[in-house]
Amino acid sequence: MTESPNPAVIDTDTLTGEMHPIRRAVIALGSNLGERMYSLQGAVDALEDTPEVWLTGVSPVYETEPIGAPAGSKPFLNAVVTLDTTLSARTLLERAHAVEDAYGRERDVLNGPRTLDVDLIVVGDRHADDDSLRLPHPRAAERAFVLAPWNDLESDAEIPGYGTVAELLEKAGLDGVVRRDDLTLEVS
Ligand SMILES: Nc1ncnc2c1ncn2[C@@H]1O[C@H](COP(=O)(O)OP(=O)(O)OP(=O)(O)O)[C@@H](O)[C@H]1O
Ligand SMILES: Nc1nc2c(c(=O)[nH]1)N=C(CO)CN2
Repeated sequence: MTESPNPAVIDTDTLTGEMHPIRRAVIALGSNLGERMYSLQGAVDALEDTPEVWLTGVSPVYETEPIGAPAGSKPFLNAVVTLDTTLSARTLLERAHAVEDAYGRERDVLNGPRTLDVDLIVVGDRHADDDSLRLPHPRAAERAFVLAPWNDLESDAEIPGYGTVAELLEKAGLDGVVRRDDLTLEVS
């Protein structure tokens, strides 16, 4: 899924006349502090309201044991969103950070409890390798809390250089990851 469905497809910005390719992107959401569903739903709504972003899928919600987090951290709720966008990966990252900030995200402790985490997993076939932007997300391929919800949306999707979501999930296993069918993220 990481390639544009049709690389020739372009979107024309009618105001400026500029043309940008449409790319498919995958974003992972997480929360383990405060009203977790409120924050996840807020992120979905904010992404849906973002110009030049068109949501194509919102996964089921998973409750997951914290990985690599400080002792005593509470369980996360995690979900994945797929979208088409004409935004650049950097603009999408800025938007992700703005949405985190709007939901009170603090960044004081490494992997510390967070009201909202919005991570870019893949953006088309864009490859990036600096501290401020790494694509594909370098830890996604081993994270069941990303792979399980993504697999529900598109099991044949691929993380370039790592493998298909289904294969990677098989390797990662489902320990500590439970689907919460009583919780649903709404898309309008
Ligand atoms: N693909 C990406 N998605 C989100 N942030 C990224 C990405 N690549 C690099 N970053 C950078 O990582 C920094 C830390 O982001 P953040 O605090 O969300 O990390 P984290 O979610 O705690 O940890 P992890 O990156 O392991 O998921 C940010 O400054 C951001 O610019
Ligand atoms: N279960 C779970 N563990 C995590 C998560 C997360 O979203 N879910 N995010 C992290 C840093 O992004 C670190 N550990």
